[in-house]
Amino acid sequence: MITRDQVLAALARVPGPDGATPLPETGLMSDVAINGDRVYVAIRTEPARAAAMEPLCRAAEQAIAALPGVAGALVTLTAESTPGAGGRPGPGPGRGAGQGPGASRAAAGRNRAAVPGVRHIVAVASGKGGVGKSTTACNLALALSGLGLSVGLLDADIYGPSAPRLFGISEKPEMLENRMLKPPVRWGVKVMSIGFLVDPEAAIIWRGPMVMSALQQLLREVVWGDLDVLVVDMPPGTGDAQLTMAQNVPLAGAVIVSTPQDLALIDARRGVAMFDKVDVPVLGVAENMSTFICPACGTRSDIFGHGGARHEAERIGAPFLGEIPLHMTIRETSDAGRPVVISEPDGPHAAAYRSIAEAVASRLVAGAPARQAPRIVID
Ligand SMILES: Nc1ncnc2c1ncn2[C@@H]1O[C@H](COP(=O)(O)OP(=O)(O)OP(=O)(O)O)[C@@H](O)[C@H]1O
Repeated sequence: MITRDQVLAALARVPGPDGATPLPETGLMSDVAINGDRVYVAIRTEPARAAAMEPLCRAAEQAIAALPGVAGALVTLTAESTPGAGGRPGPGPGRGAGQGPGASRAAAGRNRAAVPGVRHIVAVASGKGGVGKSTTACNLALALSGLGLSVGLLDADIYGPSAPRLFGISEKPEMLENRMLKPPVRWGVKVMSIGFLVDPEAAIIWRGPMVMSALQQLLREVVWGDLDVLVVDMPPGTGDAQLTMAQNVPLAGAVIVSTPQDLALIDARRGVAMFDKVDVPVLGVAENMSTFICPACGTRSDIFGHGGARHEAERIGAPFLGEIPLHMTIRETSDAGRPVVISEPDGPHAAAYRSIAEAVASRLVAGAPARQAPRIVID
């Protein structure tokens, strides 16, 4: 098994940007992430020096790759913006509720560019955990694919990746010779998950740059090919990690998933506000676990209330995309790795997801152009 100390010892033979100080002593390195036989490291740099730092990254990769037992080494750059570097101002610490130092991190110039071949990137987000965001993202991706679009799903939920389970994928993605990852394809959808690459327990302690580095890799070092839509399953919540992602991924729009309870709706409102703040259009709000139809007697009950998300969407001026009932079939099919859109394509639940997919697709075509992520400068 590869150890962190082995990796650090190998990297100690790589001089830092000054040509002398060993890389681990420069203070520029993230911690070392090891997943089985793969090693990931991020190095911080100023955007202007990104190109000059590339040889250092390659040298670091070669040093790690030479260790016995290492099958793949990825060393990427993350960058912090320098005050007064130009560009349009973005949200920073102190400008909004609940934003900490991570919000002041901006990615290198290359990170903000559109992803070649990918027409629209759509975030599926929720103000809080457990509302069914991942289930919705997965069924939405499959329903979009069912509409004839070429679709990818990127599971960026670092704190609880679920695409491997939802799509029933256990194999790791193949790493090609050019260091690009080949995403597994299920039911026509290309799937990449942070869960394929890292242990979620390790990811929880990652600092902001590490998270962004991993996300940029998943966006840019994966052979997505030509996609009409890449659905990104975001981590739940509206904290630093989410804000940084919303800032640094060239999103065409966001779908907010909420349950109808008051508390969830308050959080959903925060989600809408977060995307507004970084100028990402909210394509709409979807209400999950909307009503419960008793499988035995057919009686309908509104366990969490009903229509709250529709009402809230109207109140905050966001489109309402539709509702998905609370139903055992949705949970069971998800747990079994055969989402309901695939396992019961003619049923009412698949129809609910399809209707949301149609609303999303029409909003993408109608008005949300593929967008470059904003340039963030913190003053
Ligand atoms: N409409 C639904 N009917 C029944 N069960 C559902 C429905 N939507 C989601 N679930 C179930 O609720 C649980 C949480 O769903 P999911 O993992 O999609 O939520 P999440 O918001 O992504 O959670 P997290 O914040 O932990 O990432 C899962 O067991 C899922 O199968």
